[in-house]
Amino acid sequence: MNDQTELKDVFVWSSRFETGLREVDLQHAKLVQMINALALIAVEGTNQPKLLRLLDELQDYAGYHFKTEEDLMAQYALNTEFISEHVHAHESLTEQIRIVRKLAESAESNAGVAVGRLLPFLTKWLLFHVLGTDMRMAHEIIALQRGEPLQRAEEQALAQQSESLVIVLDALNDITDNLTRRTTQLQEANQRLRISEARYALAQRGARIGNWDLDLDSRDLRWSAEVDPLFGFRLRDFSHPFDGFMACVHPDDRSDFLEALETVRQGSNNFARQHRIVWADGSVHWLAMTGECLRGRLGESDRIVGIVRDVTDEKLAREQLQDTNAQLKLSLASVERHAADLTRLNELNEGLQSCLTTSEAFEVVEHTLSRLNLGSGGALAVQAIGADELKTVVRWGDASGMSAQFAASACWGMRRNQRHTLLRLTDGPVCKHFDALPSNPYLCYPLQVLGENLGLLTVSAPADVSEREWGRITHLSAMVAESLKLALSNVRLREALHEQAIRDPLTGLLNRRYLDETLPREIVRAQREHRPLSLVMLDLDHFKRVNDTWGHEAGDAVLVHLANILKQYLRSSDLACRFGGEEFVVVMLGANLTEARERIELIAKKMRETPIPLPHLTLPAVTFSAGLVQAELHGDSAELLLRNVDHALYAAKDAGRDCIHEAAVK
Ligand SMILES: Nc1nc2c(ncn2[C@@H]2O[C@H](COP(=O)(O)OP(=O)(O)OP(=O)(O)O)[C@@H](O)[C@H]2O)c(=O)[nH]1
Repeated sequence: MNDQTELKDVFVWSSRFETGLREVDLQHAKLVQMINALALIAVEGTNQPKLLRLLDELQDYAGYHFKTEEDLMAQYALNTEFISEHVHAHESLTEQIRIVRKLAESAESNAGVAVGRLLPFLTKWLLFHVLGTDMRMAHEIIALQRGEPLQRAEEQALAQQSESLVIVLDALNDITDNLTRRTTQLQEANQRLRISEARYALAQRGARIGNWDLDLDSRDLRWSAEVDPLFGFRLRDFSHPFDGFMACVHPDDRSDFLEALETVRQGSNNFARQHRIVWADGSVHWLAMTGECLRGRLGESDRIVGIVRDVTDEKLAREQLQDTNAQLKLSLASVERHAADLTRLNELNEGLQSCLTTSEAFEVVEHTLSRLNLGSGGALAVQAIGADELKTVVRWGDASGMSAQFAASACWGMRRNQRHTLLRLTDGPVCKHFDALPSNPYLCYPLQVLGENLGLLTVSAPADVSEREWGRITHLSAMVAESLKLALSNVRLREALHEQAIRDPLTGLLNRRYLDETLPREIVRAQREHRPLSLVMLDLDHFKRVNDTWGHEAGDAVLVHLANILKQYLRSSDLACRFGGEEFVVVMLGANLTEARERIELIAKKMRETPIPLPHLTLPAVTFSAGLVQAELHGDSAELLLRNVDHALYAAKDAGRDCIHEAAVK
């Protein structure tokens, strides 16, 4: 059951109120409806337009209702004194309605006073005029209608007056009961409302929330008491709350706030803004104001009704979260970069481990370091065993300033055998292995293993490199340098072992094992490329006599002497091997028999004409005999060619030595 229904029950129309004159009774019922409507306005709170409409209706009602009654009284020619009193009563109500209407329209604030004045008047009217005077009038008219004479009709009406009094008293009782019940309900409702409001206020204070209500036309701004702690002072005390509030808004946020209000004025339904306010003590706090626009009707202005909330802590927490996120992102990026660096470093290590020669290692270094994001550029220089100078063998990025060749002493790092880093060029002495004085930060890592200089790693960085990035470059360069040291010394060792395995230690020429491995491959290649390949076998003449006459060491010196002449007179593509004892085999790639003979004759001539100097004596020149074959002409396998060239050599020996004999073509 809602409040409105309860109020209608205050003045309940009863059939006992009926006079018996149908038209009059219908109009009285209408009056009860209007009194109930007035009571509703009194309880709901003053609504001036609604009240004025009701008063107009009441005025209108008085006009036609009083006319109905006065016409009836005249029609049945009732006592003139009674008619006169009745009409006077009607006039007093009409006057009362007029006065109250004037009061109600004078000011909105007077509407409540007007209702307070009219409602008791109408209640009394209902009880004493409608149920008293009108009832007597009706009884008299009905008696006249039955044909009673006027005197008798008046007496009967008066006799029934006591009955009307009972009805009035009953109605009064009903009204009192209804009002008491209604009052109790209202008190209970008020109590509940107070508790609920107290809880709401408590909840708002706890949640640091308040209400606001802004009239968009007049800028009349109202706050709930709970907003005070949010602003640091009582906003409601400002004589102009809106101006006072705007003065608290942080100067940088004011135009934004006003713009948002304007958007709502233009038609947007929702308002949501976060802005700063400055407390009286100068501290800055964040508020979130949200609201909904209530569009005014019947001349009322638009309003925003909403909630204001202190979000300073949330804002701070969010900012801290954003900071943490940003730091996390940075750390993550640095970790990812570090992981990428390690992957490349791993690639470098794996690549270097599988290199057989230094030139292969240089290729791997160039390929990997250019992708390692190691500074803006750099270079690797190596120092060959026994060499005084370093040669730059790999460059990446911007390494144009690095000298192609320089002495180890040009580098301060190599001199001290420790890393030399210059973040600022004024931090220490600048190395001299640059073609032009460097202008950017750089660092040098000497590559030294067991006291042996292998080379130098140099890395440059952009001029504006950060200390953090410089730290990363230095750290990464140290790891790269360690890898390079290990790889270079391994490759060198492997190359040395390989050399030992394929070279004759006395003469430095290739050995027979190498020839056995290489010759079949070269024969096949020569066949595929349709190029000639000649094979010469040389054997020193009467070498036993040299040994026997001057000793074994002298014999060795003769062997070295021949090897040196071979190295000197043969092309770098030719393979000179010590085949065994005092026998040598030369493979001439791309040479036919004629070319091979010419070359061997030159060597034979040189041998024939050159005595051999020893520390204490000079040996007379020694000659050799040689056999000569060409692949395909004298065989297409290494085995056959070697057999045929051996025969040719023996033929040369048989022919008297110091000569070259070609094998016969079969
Ligand atoms: N000093 C020295 N002598 C060697 C070496 N290898 C083999 N000889 C000697 O070379 C000599 C080869 O002698 P022979 O095969 O008889 O032939 P030759 O004396 O050169 O006579 P012809 O070949 O017939 O001209 C032997 O005395 C071997 O000891 C070596 O590495 N150093």
